[in-house]
Parts: sequence; structure tokens; C-alpha cells
Amino acid sequence: MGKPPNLYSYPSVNELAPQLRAFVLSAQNAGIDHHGSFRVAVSGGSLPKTLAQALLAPGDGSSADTPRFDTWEVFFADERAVPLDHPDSNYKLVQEELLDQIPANLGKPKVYPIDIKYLDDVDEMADQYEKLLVSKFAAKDSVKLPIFDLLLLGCGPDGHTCSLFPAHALLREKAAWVCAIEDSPKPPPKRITLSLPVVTAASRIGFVATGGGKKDILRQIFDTEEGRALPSGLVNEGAAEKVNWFTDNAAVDGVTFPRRGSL
Ligand SMILES: O=C(O)[C@H](O)[C@@H](O)[C@H](O)[C@H](O)COP(=O)(O)O
Repeated sequence: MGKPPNLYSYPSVNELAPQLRAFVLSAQNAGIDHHGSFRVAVSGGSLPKTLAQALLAPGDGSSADTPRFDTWEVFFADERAVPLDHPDSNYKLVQEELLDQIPANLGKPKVYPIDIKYLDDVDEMADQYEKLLVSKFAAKDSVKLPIFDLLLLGCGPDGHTCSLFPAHALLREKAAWVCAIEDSPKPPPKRITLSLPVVTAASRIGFVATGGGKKDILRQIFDTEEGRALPSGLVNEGAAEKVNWFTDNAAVDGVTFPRRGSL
């Protein structure tokens, strides 16, 4: 492993949000400079709300601090196999929390939800989402893995991230970019998820984990060997200093891994 991941912590989400904004916008600006767009994949859970708080706040007016949503290509790091207007849909959550709230002058992102034609065949749904990534990132035979400019992830109380769950066979997937899961321990059971190699290949990864409910799992992930083998720990291991954890103090209470207060 290269340098360790970065663990940032702030007194509360209100102090975390501007730092998350700076991190996301620096990834956005790097993507635009590099290939003219910003390719980002997001998870569900509590993340979209914190992201909206970060991005929809008024900035300092500089070009570096301005979301350019017209350049955004939004993918899903994981998604549940449900209709797009279903209460369990990550698309619906991201749409309602963030995308619908974007003022018109900041531009409109391109959004890539799952194809609901395949709700009854989650393997096919994963294959189709992989084909979509192939069409957007380059032919699979010309690149080994798609390289997202940024992945924005959450971490569950068992250490899962995306829909990669502890000790699940999907953690060993090496070839697929997108995998189906039919036995997710967190409901609903049928989902698709980016594979671990795609996650760790991203240019940058941001985890957002807040609240006292995360402190036990963060202590495990950062301070113990067993925790390093959990899915979120494997992302830390595989992507090292590309990984940035945005936490509040309650979530890292008792964690001894060195924390930082600013980017
Ligand atoms: O679809 C999902 O279930 C999510 O993508 C999942 O991976 C989530 O990010 C974590 O469970 C953390 O969720 P919280 O932030 O709500 O704890």
C-alpha cells in the first residue's frame, strides 16, 4: 500500500459540507481539464443529502468554487433493482435530494440510471449497466477498467460500501465492471454494484460517514486487521491515498488512526 487514506473529521456536518464541496469541485475541475467532463458515481443512504448541502450552498463566486453541472455525468455506484420512482431507488433519492434542487443557471447534469426493462433479471441489468459504462468510458478491450473522476460512497454499519458486503463472493470479482447481487443482507436484496476493481481504479474516492452510529465500524476499519478486510477497508487498502473520508467527530470517536482537520 502507498500512502494511507486521508481521514478528515469536523465538529459537525455543517463544517464538513464546505470541505466536501471543495473536494468534489476540485475533482470536477480536474475532470473538465482532463477530458471536458466530470464522471462521478454516487451511492444512496445518507450521502445525497450531505452532498446537496455541500454543493447547493452559495460559493465564493470564483470559477474554482462553482459547480458546473452541465459537465457532470452522474452514474450509480450501486442501485437497487426497483422502479425509478420506488422509495428504495437510489436514483429517486439522488434526484430528489440533489438533482431536482439545482438552480437552472448551474446547468443540468446527464444522469445514467439503471434500465428498468431488466428489473426481473438483475444479471442482465448489471450487464447492461456495464455496457453503458463501456460506451461512455471506452471499449472494454481497449481499457482494463473505467476510471471515474470521483466516486462518492457511504459505509454501512457492517463495513459494506456500494453493494459490496462483508465476506460476499462479489468481493473476489476481478473481470466484471458491474455485478449483480440477489442476496443483499441490506434490503432490498436485488441490486447492482460497481465491482471492487472499478472502485479502487477511480481517480478519487470520497466516503461520507457521519453520526455516532458509525463509530464502532470506523474504529474497526481504521484500527483493526479484521476491519481492513471489510469492503470499506479493502477500498482503503486498494486505493490508498486516493481515498478521502469525510466524517464528523461523533463518527470517529475513539478512532486512533491519525485524523486531519482540513483538506
Ligand atoms: O444503496 C445502498 O444501500 C447504499 O448505496 C449503501 O451502500 C449506503 O451508501 C451505505 O449503506 C451507507 O448508508 P448510510 O450513509 O445511510 O449509513
